[in-house]
Amino acid sequence: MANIPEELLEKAISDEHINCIDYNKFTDPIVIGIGGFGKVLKYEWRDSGLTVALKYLKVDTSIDESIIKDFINEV
Ligand SMILES: Nc1ncnc2c1ncn2[C@@H]1O[C@H](COP(=O)(O)OP(=O)(O)OP(=O)(O)O)[C@@H](O)[C@H]1O
Repeated sequence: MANIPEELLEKAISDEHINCIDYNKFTDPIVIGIGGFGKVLKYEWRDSGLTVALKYLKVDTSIDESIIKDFINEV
């Protein structure tokens, strides 16, 4: 069966709408908020010297396709 959420995210990455960065580049997580899609954490981005906010999107096969599209549009 097709995994629509995964396909939508992979297409956004291959279209270069979303930048894909290895998760292990981010260290020292601290929860800073909760948004419409889930938790938001502050991280240190190793090698870049930047402090960033990462938004989590809980993806499973039951998630509504429109939620994935909204998330992709927001980022
Ligand atoms: N770049 C950021 N720097 C600091 N805090 C942030 C940042 N982004 C989000 N937050 C924190 O995380 C919370 C949730 O952020 P988020 O943007 O996900 O939520 P929202 O705009 O309220 O809802 P939605 O996800 O529906 O757009 C914010 O209220 C804020 O406290």
